Amino acid sequence: MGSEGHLKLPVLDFTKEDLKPGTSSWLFACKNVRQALEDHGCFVIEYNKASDELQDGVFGALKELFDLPTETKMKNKYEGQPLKGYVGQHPKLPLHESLGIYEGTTLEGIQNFANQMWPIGNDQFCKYVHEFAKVAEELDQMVARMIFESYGVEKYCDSYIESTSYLLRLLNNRAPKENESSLGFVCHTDKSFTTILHQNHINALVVETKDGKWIDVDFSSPTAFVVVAGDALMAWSNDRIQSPNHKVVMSGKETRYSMGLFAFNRGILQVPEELVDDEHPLQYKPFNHLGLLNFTYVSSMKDYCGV
Ligand SMILES: O=C(O)CCC(=O)C(=O)O
Ligand SMILES: [Fe+2]
Repeated sequence: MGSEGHLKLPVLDFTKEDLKPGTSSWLFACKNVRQALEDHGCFVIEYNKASDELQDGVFGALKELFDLPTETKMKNKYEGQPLKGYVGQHPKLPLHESLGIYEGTTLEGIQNFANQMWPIGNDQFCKYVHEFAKVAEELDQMVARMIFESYGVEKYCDSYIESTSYLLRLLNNRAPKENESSLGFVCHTDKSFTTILHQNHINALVVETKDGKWIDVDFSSPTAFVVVAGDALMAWSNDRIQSPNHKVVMSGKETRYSMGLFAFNRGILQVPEELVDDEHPLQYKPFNHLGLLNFTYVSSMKDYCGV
């Protein structure tokens, strides 16, 4: 199942200073975001708000975290909640380890996590991870505004953003040893509304296009972020946008660190009435977004809340 080397995801440039609602570059970006999501469910954004110092700091913090003993990392649990904590030591996925931070864009959420990992916390870790998560959150909210605006439903955007919580996942995929499978993380779709990904310089993400071809995603530049449409955005958009299958396939000799910021709505999401017409009959009933995380026995959104 090799990828098609010549295919590339769209790359949108968000480095312009004047990217503010109402400007012509904003309107242009809205159009491009919608097009990229409808075509691929996924795209790359160039965004230069994370300084070199922040990049070094946050990837240094990730190394320090993953260097902790396994039993310490296993303390990362959210008892009674559908959110995933530590994932690792899986015989079928020996390259992969990840941890989750609930309310991962708030200093409090990050400090609670750090206090579980280090006996006296870790101010440096919290500083860098918080600063980075804020950059990713700002980017996610900008993308959400553009999505709502591009469908003419911006009036729903503020309440969507107000009731959004973020789950931050910190991921580590080591290089495969000889005779070991190169699969870092299995093929899946995200259950979020949107996911923002960032990585160190090691590419490994592969995304499936609507026609079944696999694209290697190059986001090795320090200013590159990836936006992935989740199942909730697919339902909200009444199937105009598909959440793409994706997986992590490792090569080379170096460890890959990546971060995923997953946007979850704390309330009920529903298809805006503006997105329902004769050509697009309603596909989904209103659904509890966080409830989707408990819904692991069947994987399809149609089974969860299809009309
Ligand atoms: O590490 C990556 O680039 C992707 C991770 C991912 O797909 C996920 O955590 O859902
Ligand atoms: Fe994913």
